[in-house]
Amino acid sequence: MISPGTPLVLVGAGNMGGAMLSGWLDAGTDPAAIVVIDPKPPEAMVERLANAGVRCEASAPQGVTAGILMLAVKPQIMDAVLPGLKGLVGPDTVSLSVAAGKTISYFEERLGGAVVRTIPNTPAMVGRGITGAVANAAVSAEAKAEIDRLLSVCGPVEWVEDEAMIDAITAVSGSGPAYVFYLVECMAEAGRKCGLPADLAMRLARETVTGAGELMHRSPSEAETLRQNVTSPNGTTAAALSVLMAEDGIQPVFDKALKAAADRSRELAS
Ligand SMILES: NC(=O)C1=CN([C@@H]2O[C@H](COP(=O)(O)OP(=O)(O)OC[C@H]3O[C@@H](n4cnc5c(N)ncnc54)[C@H](OP(=O)(O)O)[C@@H]3O)[C@@H](O)[C@H]2O)C=CC1
Ligand SMILES: O=C(O)[C@@H]1CCC=N1
Repeated sequence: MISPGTPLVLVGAGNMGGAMLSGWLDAGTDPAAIVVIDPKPPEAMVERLANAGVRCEASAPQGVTAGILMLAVKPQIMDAVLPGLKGLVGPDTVSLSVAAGKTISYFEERLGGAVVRTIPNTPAMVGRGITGAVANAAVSAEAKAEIDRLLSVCGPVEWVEDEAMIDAITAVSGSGPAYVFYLVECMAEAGRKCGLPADLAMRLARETVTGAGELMHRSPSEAETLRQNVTSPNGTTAAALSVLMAEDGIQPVFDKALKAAADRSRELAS
């Protein structure tokens, strides 16, 4: 489905599109089967594309029919960008959106045909992302399998039948890395308030979160068991968790935060 004749055309090589593109190039995807459209990609991406020999254009080139047309610009500019891309769409093109909020019917109306709506996350850049995905009926089994292979380079893919779930998936895993990075910031700041130098507190917080993540990645145990393994009866962890797991602890904050993200995803639809 993607080849130098019918390339994967990536529209928007910023944080998310660039992360996935890096994952694909690292995994050995043929650079001749990729075309990037971005009027001003980030500097590091310009260098990456040049080194890999990937064609990069400021706007849609003439005479190219995309095998996959990947839409990775901000949802707020999608209305302005899509009309300029119609020339890239042929009868077998699959539109592959990573944009928060924008629905399958939105793309069907503007580009027609086969549409896959996804929500990836930035750890895709190191092959450790996770993507939620839903396809419309016009996507053939063969095209879906090829897109699954492509997305899987960046980490596991969770296909859903119910498009409405994508808003909640956005709230959990699409935005989720930001919550984890913020957790590191909060732990470092709390460590500083306990008397540590700021740089040492940050190193401790950062290594703790990445180490705990790696342990969870490699271990078959549930998160709950891994948590219990740290928690000695009447010890220091129990003291901290009595605050974090209290009725007014972290759970109600997460309930509220993720609802705000899912609501915002629904708002971005229009
Ligand atoms: N960041 C994330 O963690 C995630 C993002 N997403 C989705 O990915 C999409 C992109 O987000 P993100 O990567 O964060 O945003 P970025 O702003 O980092 O990337 C978008 C890129 O598109 C470029 N661009 C602007 N106008 C055009 C145009 N007309 N044609 C082609 N490219 C253009 C931007 O350039 P310039 O900067 O000059 O405007 C930028 O390089 C969004 O729809 C978002 O909802 C989904 C999941 C996770
Ligand atoms: O913040 C956003 O809207 C995008 C979608 C998920 C992560 N970043």
